[in-house]
Amino acid sequence: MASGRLPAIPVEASPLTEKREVSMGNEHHTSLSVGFVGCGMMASALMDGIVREKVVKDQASIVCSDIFQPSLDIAKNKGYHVTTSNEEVCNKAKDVVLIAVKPNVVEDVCLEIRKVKSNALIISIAAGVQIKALEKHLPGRRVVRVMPNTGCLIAESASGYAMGELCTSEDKEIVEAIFGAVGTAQEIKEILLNAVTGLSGSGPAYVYQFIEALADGGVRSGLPRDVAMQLAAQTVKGAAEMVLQTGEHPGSLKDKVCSPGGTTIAGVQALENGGFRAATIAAVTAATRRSMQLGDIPEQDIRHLYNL
Ligand SMILES: NC(=O)C1=CN([C@@H]2O[C@H](COP(=O)(O)OP(=O)(O)OC[C@H]3O[C@@H](n4cnc5c(N)ncnc54)[C@H](OP(=O)(O)O)[C@@H]3O)[C@@H](O)[C@H]2O)C=CC1
Ligand SMILES: O=C(O)[C@@H]1CCC=N1
Repeated sequence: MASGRLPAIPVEASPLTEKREVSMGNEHHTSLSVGFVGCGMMASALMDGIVREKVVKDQASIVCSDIFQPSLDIAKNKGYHVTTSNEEVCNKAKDVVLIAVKPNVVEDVCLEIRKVKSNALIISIAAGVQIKALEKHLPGRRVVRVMPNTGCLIAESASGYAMGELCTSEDKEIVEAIFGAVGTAQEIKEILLNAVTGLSGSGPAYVYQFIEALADGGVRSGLPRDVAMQLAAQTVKGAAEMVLQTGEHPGSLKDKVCSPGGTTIAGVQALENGGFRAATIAAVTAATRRSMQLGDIPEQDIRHLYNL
């Protein structure tokens, strides 16, 4: 990149994009046949999410594969079709095959499933793995790269996606139907999906750490653990809703909590002394860089993007 700076976020990628109300009366989408290669943490959250949100008719519309039998047993008990064969997933899933294995396994999976003649859209949620790599290993196939988060289980995910070269407008509708139903979904330049990964893909973990630390602070100050945990989680939920619903800058919302000479500003000062904001920025940056490394972006290019 000539400027040596990260590209600006495209206008269509407003961070305040509302969760889309996807019309599930749409016959096409309610009858989607979807397959998952890899049935771990993220796949099971997505599968349960799209069934709950009626993106597919029912569990029987989903087939999934894994090499880890306990994951398949859990999926089978929920009513999903399960198999140990990734090829079978591609034979059965007529509309979408979602690759949900770890990034270092994606290439092997692609080489396996490319043997199957199919017209299904391929969606990869693997961190870092670039569209050009997917297209190279799956020649002639329509591929999409998406970065969701575990919030899809409760229809509160935040996803970014980038469409591959051969995708059609109908493919985009399918991506929006799936990921828009389980949260927000916005198209974004592919290079920025690494930043999406560092922020919202990995972000739930940072927020859980913060909630745990808030609760620890409450316990240190005498609250019972269960009370402290409920107060901490509800406080984070309420503050997030305030940002989303008012559109007000978080700094301004923070100012409204701080009475002059009061309790909050004393706490804010303690957080500043602990490097809270710098540590949070560093967390997102570290995870973004890691996503780039997983996608084989050369270290010198990463350093260039960060102007280092
Ligand atoms: N967890 C998250 O919050 C998010 C994850 N992602 C992405 O989703 C992908 C999956 O992550 P996650 O669900 O956490 O990982 P998991 O390890 O929970 O799930 C991956 C599953 O795939 C199995 N697997 C390994 N090799 C194969 C294979 N050849 N064929 C079929 N299945 C195989 C794994 O088995 P085994 O464990 O035995 O190897 C495992 O059960 C990753 O690429 C990650 O970057 C994206 C957004 C958020
Ligand atoms: O930790 C990871 O690599 C994955 C990608 C985003 C969230 N979890």
